[in-house]
Amino acid sequence: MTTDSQITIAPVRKICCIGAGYVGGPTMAMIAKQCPDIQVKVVDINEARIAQWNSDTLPIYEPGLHDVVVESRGRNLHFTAEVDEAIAEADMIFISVNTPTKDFGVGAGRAANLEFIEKCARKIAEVSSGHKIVVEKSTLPVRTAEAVKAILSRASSGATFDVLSNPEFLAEGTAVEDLLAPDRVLIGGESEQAIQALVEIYANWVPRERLLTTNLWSSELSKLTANAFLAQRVSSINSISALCEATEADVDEVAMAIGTDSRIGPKFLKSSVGFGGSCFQKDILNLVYLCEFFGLPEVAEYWEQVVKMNDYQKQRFVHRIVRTLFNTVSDKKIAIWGFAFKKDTNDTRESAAIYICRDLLREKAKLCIYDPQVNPEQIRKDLAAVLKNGDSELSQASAQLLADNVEIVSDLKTASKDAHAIAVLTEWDEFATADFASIHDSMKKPAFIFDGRNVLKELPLAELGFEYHGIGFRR
Ligand SMILES: NC(=O)c1ccc[n+]([C@@H]2O[C@H](COP(=O)([O-])OP(=O)(O)OC[C@H]3O[C@@H](n4cnc5c(N)ncnc54)[C@H](O)[C@@H]3O)[C@@H](O)[C@H]2O)c1
Ligand SMILES: O=c1ccn([C@@H]2O[C@H](COP(=O)(O)OP(=O)(O)O[C@H]3O[C@H](CO)[C@@H](O)[C@H](O)[C@H]3O)[C@@H](O)[C@H]2O)c(=O)[nH]1
Repeated sequence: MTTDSQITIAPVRKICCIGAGYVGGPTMAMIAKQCPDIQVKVVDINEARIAQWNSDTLPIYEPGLHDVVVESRGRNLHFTAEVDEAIAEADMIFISVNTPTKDFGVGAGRAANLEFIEKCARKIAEVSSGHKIVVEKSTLPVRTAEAVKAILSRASSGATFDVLSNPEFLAEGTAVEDLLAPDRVLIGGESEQAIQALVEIYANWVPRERLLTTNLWSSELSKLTANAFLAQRVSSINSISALCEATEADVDEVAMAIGTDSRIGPKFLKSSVGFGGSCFQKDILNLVYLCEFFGLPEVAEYWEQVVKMNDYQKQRFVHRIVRTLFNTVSDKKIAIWGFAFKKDTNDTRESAAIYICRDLLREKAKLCIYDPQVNPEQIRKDLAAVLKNGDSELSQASAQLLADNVEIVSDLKTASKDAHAIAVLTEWDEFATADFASIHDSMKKPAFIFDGRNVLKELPLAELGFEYHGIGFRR
């Protein structure tokens, strides 16, 4: 590793980002847009994904992203599978690869799988020369930089490195807005020069007071902590939603009432069918694992409760559907409105919909699924994976269930025709403006709606004949 006195770091001219995913693609497109003098190459071992980034149909759906990519692509933004070359010529290398929960061996089900991070560090060590700044963009357990530094410091070419932590806080569905005007950008490091090199890049569009610098470990740990606090708010309000249903309080009113307290604040208090997404559960479980690793079982247990409450919220929703539909959904058609983990994304990772559909299928319901952005193949893949339940193969019975009881359609009307109930699992805007009169006419009676997002709450659905159930209130 370097110290400030050993090397003078020149302004960054060439960036390489390893990992062209939900984070690598949008963050690099924003840097390229805001810094036309810097050449940015985004690389990935997944050639199909790179081809999509170079096409008109980007691999991820994110409002506003297409324009940002097209503005710089071919000018100073390039997507390529030539990984070694892009690393070798860069002054600064972002590592933005996936860090999923480990599903094997020590720490299975909790620890982060750092295999891809380590492979990146080894690749960088192998092909680099001169001096490079390596930036951890992926979300990592605190002290990962120690391992990254250890690998880099043994580069046989004699190359030298500074390692920074620069976690990403964008949320899917609002990635472009979040990148354009972040609440803060966090940079952790040891070398002041290296930190300043990255500060100067962000300073092209982010006000200086929002560029926070810390030590490496605080930066790594702040990312896990931010997600744990955000998810904790959702689990907290969801726990209160159960109490609201038992007491005739209304969770949205409670959220509004507590959210006006400036110490609590109004955001992330929307009760729902449960949080999903690739980050919250993974990062909390990782925090739980770290606490256990560092001998802090009480702290581990405290955070694990956030995930348990989220599981409970999903189960509660299914139980309510089954109970309300006269204790059986067997052979009944249920229209599933929305499969993505939130609106304005095509991402289904850890979506509550996956688990709710699984549990309804286990009750032998017939599901007809509609989502405006999620690819039908992805839905089938997710359901097959969850029905495997950890086994390597899908059992014949599960394969049959999937074939016989799951239909995926391209509009709300078809999804709802002849259905006994509608379950709203994603808060897509278009759902609130559906033609409920004709949807009601086409459904079996009584026609039920279970609104897992409370997005239809204000509509006069009872007047149309629906029996409407939301989260955290009773009518
Ligand atoms: N998705 C989000 O909204 C979000 C937000 C903030 C932080 N994060 C964190 O950012 C990281 C990346 O998340 P993501 O959602 O972009 O993941 P992703 O799965 O969408 O993308 C990761 C990409 O890295 C590629 N990759 C893996 N190993 C590679 C290697 N050795 N060389 C080249 N490419 C390789 C994969 O092929 C994949 O395309 C994770 O640590 C995640 O926790 C994600
Ligand atoms: O009041 C709320 C807010 C969110 N959610 C749900 O929580 C999940 C996560 O939502 P959100 O946080 O908006 O999206 P993500 O893209 O998962 O973003 C989170 O995870 C990212 C990855 O680490 C971080 O970068 C972001 O800061 C953090 O918000 C989704 O299922 C939402 O529907 C609720 O149920 N109620």
